[in-house]
Amino acid sequence: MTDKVNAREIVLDMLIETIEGDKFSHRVLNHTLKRYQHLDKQERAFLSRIFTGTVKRYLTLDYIINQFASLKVLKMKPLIRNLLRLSVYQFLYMDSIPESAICNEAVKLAKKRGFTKLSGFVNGILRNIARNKMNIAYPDPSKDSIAYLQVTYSVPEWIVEQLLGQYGFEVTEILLASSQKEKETTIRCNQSKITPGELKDILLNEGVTVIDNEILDYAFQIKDYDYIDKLKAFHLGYFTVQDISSMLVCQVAGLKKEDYVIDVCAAPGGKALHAAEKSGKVSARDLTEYKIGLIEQNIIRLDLHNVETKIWDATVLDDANIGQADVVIADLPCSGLGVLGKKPDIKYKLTQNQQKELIDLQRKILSIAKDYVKPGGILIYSTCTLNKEENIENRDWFLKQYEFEPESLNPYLPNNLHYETTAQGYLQLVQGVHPTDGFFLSRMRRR
Ligand SMILES: C[S@@+](CC[C@H](N)C(=O)[O-])C[C@H]1O[C@@H](n2cnc3c(N)ncnc32)[C@H](O)[C@@H]1O
Repeated sequence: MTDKVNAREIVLDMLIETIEGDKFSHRVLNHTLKRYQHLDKQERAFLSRIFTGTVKRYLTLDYIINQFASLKVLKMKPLIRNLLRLSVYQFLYMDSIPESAICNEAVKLAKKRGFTKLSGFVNGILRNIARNKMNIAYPDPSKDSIAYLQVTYSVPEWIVEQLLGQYGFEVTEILLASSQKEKETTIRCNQSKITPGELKDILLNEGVTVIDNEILDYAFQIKDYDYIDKLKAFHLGYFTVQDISSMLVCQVAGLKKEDYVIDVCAAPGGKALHAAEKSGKVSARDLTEYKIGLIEQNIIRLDLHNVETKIWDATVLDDANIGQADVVIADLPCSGLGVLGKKPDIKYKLTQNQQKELIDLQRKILSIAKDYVKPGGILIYSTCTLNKEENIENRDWFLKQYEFEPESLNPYLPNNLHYETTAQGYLQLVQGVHPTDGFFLSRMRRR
């Protein structure tokens, strides 16, 4: 299958760019899939699977390779260690490929890339792992739960410790396991153009498998398509790719047709453009021209005429808008632990210091964003993380500082999402526990 273009070689270069470099894996993957559009669907699926799987699990793979290699993974040449990673990934997680083929391909690639002398080293380690893959020793959860979770789910120690401290062992294991699984794509129907029923029919006609969503009737899970940009319904602006958790922001905002909405951190525009479907006018802001460009691309595709964009730093007060908004959306930069499945780089690149800085930034932005809310208006604070300091603790801090009160989310949520906390104005979604990404949302009304 991979003789014409060597998919493994492409993956090898992608891994070096991502794991050894500073590129984000979803960007590298998108770029590669665009570049190799001419490859057939199966080949591109093969390439995507090895790449994303290896990135998601590379700490686990390193742990295994270290058991069988005379040299520690981090001491190896970057090309060699990434070649080993992607090969061991195939041994352990892709049953359909014969082990001998994986070893032979790796040896050929090592030679092709100028490491003929190390091809024997690569071959030796891989054949050793292939022979012993049923006898790999993993940490025992009853003896060392941190090491067990770290190695099994390829997560740095400090993140495991934080999650264990905040959620306990059982939930932490569920959410980490869920982050490793492949997920179907969730889409939101652009109801300003088409009804959910019509969208479903169009997608079915395009050969896509469409599954109704159990939480929102204007959302679907889709699969069996090749490439989202190739779908006609996408080009026509009939839908947006968005997780259910993100859709819930505009859901709990309870938007009305005459509302003026300000989204202070809006790019690429998922929530702002959802708000535009449900309200009168939206001001969508973000920090840079590039980010505003992303929102504008989406405005054009979705053909929405009630959104204005503005390059604006949310930590700076915009005097022109004080007390004007019926609803302010503050979907703020965060540590992203709720989307580890989609953006696995977060777990490797995020530091504890960055996370602390984010808490300060969130407080700073909230204390500015509140000034745009009309008396009696609504502030929605949300993040896509699990860290309670960034979520409920920030909300509680905000309510202590300012003249806002929490409001129940229950009138806006389906019964299967009603909890004690939703009555108190917030919801912490946890991937694996809920059929969504991990996400925090809260609703507050200005007195
Ligand atoms: C979680 S994302 C927003 C996602 C967006 N709400 C959506 O639904 O598509 C956070 C955004 O905050 C922006 N951001 C970070 N710092 C900012 C600042 N000081 N002022 C304005 N935007 C900022 C980032 O550029 C990023 O686009």
